[in-house]
Parts: sequence; structure tokens; C-alpha cells
Amino acid sequence: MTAALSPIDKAKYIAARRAVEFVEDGMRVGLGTGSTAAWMVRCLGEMVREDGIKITGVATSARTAQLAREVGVPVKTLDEVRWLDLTIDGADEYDADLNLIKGGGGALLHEKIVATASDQMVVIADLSKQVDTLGAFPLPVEVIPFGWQTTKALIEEMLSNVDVLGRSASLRLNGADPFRTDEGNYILDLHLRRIANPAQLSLVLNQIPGVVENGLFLDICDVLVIGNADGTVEVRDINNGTVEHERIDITDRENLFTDSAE
Ligand SMILES: O=C(CO)[C@H](O)[C@H](O)COP(=O)(O)O
Repeated sequence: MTAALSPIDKAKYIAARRAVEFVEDGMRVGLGTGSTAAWMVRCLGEMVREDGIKITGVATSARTAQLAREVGVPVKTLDEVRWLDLTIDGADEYDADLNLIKGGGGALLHEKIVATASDQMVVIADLSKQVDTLGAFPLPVEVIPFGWQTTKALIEEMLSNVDVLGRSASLRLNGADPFRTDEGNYILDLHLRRIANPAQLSLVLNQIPGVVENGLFLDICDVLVIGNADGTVEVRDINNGTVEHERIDITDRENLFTDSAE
């Protein structure tokens, strides 16, 4: 018996299936990190293997690079490619202006560098990530290990001067040890609950010595693709101001959507 995908995984798959329609032959594509982005990488792998399209992927994490190679998507470094046509990535939160919180998977630094080096950023998500005001999801901040407790104290002190509801920071752990990013850095998760002025917060965070980057992605996302478990999808384009509703044909992937006897 092969179990069908959970509703949330179906929604992620639907968003990924729609987002890869933005990819054209010959493109250089930034490959995001996370469970939604993993579906996108698998879909791209099918396009390479079955449709013969030629693309170059630039991965935002070691685990995405490994998956891309496994499914047949050629991977190069950003330094080899320099600039990208498109990046497709997931998000932890998005608001009505398509501003984001990212970094739940710990890849925010490479994700922000890659997205910024792209003509277009397409974000894939489901409705559970939609918020009126950013901040319910703890804001990840990448810091260097040296003096991280001093950096944490400086961040918490700074938070008393900005308009947020919560003011604590916690070191992200991997078991009993600090979680390490692909750059060997630590992540502090800021429990803010509500960020009234994300642009101001992003600026002041990045001025604190020891902070490498924060997970606020502001004015970077161009298109948001929201997948739903019933196969429908919403495509919001912030530059054109358009919102389109579509249905994805998944008849070729029925096995993902219904239990099947084996
Ligand atoms: O920012 C990220 C990784 O650093 C991810 O895009 C974000 O955490 C969403 O992940 P998922 O698709 O698994 O919900």
C-alpha cells in the first residue's frame, strides 16, 4: 500500500508544479531549501529527464544540491553562474505585500544571496503561511559563533527600542548542540509575535556586530504561488498586480493523491 500525500504535502506539491512552469529551456535557476522547495527540485528533475530541458541550478544549501544531483538537475556554484534568471523557494510566512520570513530550515543566508542575484523570485507556499503582519513565526537571525551570547544580548537590547510584541531570542539547537548553518554559523530565533516595521528591524539587526543576515525578505519576492490540497492554485504577481486562480492537472500523478494497493 502506498499512502497518499498528506493535505499539506499535496498543497506544497501543487505550488511546486505550478511554479516550475516559469522555468524555460536554458535558464539558470536558484533552487530553494525546505520541504516545498524539495518538491520543486523533483519537478525540475522530471522536466530535465523526461522533457529534455536544459537548465543550470544553483542550490541554496548542501541538502538541496544533493537532491538536485539525485534527480538529474545539473548544479553549479553561484560564482560559476554569477547571475540567475529565476529563483524558486519556499517561505515560513508571507504578508499581503509578499514580504517574507525565511530561514526555518536554516538556509536564509544563501537563500537571500541567491534570490537577490536573480531577475525574478517565485515563492511557493500554502495558505497556512499567510499572515496579516509578519512575526508569528520566530525570525531567524544568522550570527557568527564568536561571542554569540554578547550578540544575543545586543539584539535583545535593540528589540526594546523597536515596535515588536516579543523580545526574546533563543539559540537554535540540533539535539544538544547548536544548529550550524552551511557556513558554520549559529541561528538565533527571535520571538517577536508582531513586527510593525520590518524594514527598520532588518536594518538595525544587520548593523549589530556578529549578525551575518536576518530572515526578513523584503521587496524580493515577485510572484507568490499558493497551492491548495484540492489541486487549485493562486498566482499573485506583485509587479503586475494580478491574482490568478487555476487548477493543476495532476492526472499523471494520481498515485501521489490516492492510496494505491501494491
Ligand atoms: O526558508 C526556508 C529554509 O531556510 C524554507 O523555505 C522555509 O523554512 C519553508 O520551509 P518548508 O517549505 O519546509 O515549509
